[in-house]
Amino acid sequence: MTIYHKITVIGGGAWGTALASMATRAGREVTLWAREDDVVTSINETHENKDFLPGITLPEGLKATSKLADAEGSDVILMVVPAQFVRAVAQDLKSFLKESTPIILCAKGIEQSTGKMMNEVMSEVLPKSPLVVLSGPTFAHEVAKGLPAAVTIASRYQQIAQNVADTLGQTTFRPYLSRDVVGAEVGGAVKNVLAVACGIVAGLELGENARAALITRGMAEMVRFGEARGAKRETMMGLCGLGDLILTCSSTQSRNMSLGMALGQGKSVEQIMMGRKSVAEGYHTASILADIAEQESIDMPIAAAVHKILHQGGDVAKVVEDLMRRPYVSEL
Ligand SMILES: NC(=O)c1ccc[n+]([C@@H]2O[C@H](COP(=O)([O-])OP(=O)(O)OC[C@H]3O[C@@H](n4cnc5c(N)ncnc54)[C@H](O)[C@@H]3O)[C@@H](O)[C@H]2O)c1
Ligand SMILES: O=P(O)(O)OC[C@H](O)CO
Repeated sequence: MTIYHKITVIGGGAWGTALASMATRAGREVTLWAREDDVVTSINETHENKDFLPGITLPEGLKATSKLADAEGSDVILMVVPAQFVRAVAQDLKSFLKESTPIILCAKGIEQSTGKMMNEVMSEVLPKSPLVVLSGPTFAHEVAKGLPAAVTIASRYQQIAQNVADTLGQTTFRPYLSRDVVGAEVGGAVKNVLAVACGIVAGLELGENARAALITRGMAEMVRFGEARGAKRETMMGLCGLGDLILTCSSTQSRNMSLGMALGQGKSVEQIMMGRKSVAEGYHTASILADIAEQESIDMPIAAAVHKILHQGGDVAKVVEDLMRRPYVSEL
C-alpha cells in the first residue's frame, strides 16, 4: 500500500479547510495554502477558519501558509480553489512541483472563458501531472466535523487513485474508485446549476412535487451533457452525479440552492451577489453550460432557464412558466 504522507491543500475556503482537516485526522502531514493572510493567521493561531468555516475546531497538526513555495516536496496536491481560479493558481504553483506529483482536482465547475472542465484546464498548465478527480455529496461543514461521507475518486491512473483512496480513506470518509474522469467532473459541475433551479422552486414555494420533477429532469440533462462529452451514464448515476444532485437540491446548506432560493423569494441577482465571499459555482457554470448546450444542440432547458434568470435578466415566474409550457415530449 502506498500512502502519500506529505500533502498540500491549495485553497483555504470551506472545502479546502475541511479536506485538510480530514487528511490531518487520517494522520497525514498537511499544509493548507490560503490566499488571505487572515485565514492563515486564524488557522495557525486559533485552529479555526473564521472566514470560510467558522465554528469548527481544526486539528492542531494542521498548518496554514500563504506561500505557494511551501508546496515544494509534497507527495500529492489537492487543488481546491474555485473553478474560475484554477488555471491562474496552477500557473503560479507550477514551478514548485515535480512533474510526477499527482494532483487531486476538487473544484466543481466549468471554466467560463473556455468551456473546459478542470482536468482539461490542468492538462494544459501541467501536462505531465497525473490527475485525479475527487467529487461527491460532501458539505464541507459535515466533513470537517468528521461526519461520514462517501466520494468518487476518478483517474486514468488507477494505481494513483488507489493510493489517494488509501491516503485519505477512513471510517468517516469512504472513497469509491472510477476511471471516468469526465463523468466525475460533469456530475459536480452540472449539479450546481440544477441546485440553483431547485432553490428557485423552493423560494417560490412551488412544492415538493416540483422539486422531485426538477431533480429527475435535471438528471436527464446531466446525462445528456455528460454523454456528449464522453462520460459514462453509470458514473453520473453514482455519488459524484445523482448523489451530489440529491444532496445539493435538498438542503439550504448548499450555497447554490440558497442562491436560487433568494432569487425565488424576490431578491435580485445583484443584491445576492454583492459582497459575497463564498463561491456559488452554479452562477459561473450556468452561462457556459447553456452556451455549450446551445452550440452543440444538447437539450438542457433547465440549465438554459437558470442562465436566463442569472445572466439575462429573465423574470423568475415567467421563466418557470415557459419551462412548463414547452411541447410535451418523450420522457426518455
Ligand atoms: N464548500 C463545500 O461544501 C464544497 C464541497 C465540495 C466541493 N466544493 C467545491 O470546492 C471549490 C472551492 O469551494 P469552497 O467552498 O472551498 O470555497 P469558499 O466559498 O468557502 O471560499 C471561496 C474561496 O475562493 C478563494 N478565492 C477568491 N478569490 C480568489 C482568487 N482570485 N484566486 C484564487 N482563489 C480565490 C478564496 O480564497 C476562498 O478559498 C468549489 O469549486 C466548490 O464547488 C465545495
Ligand atoms: O454549497 P454548494 O452548493 O457549493 O455545494 C457544496 C458541495 O458541492 C456539495 O457536495
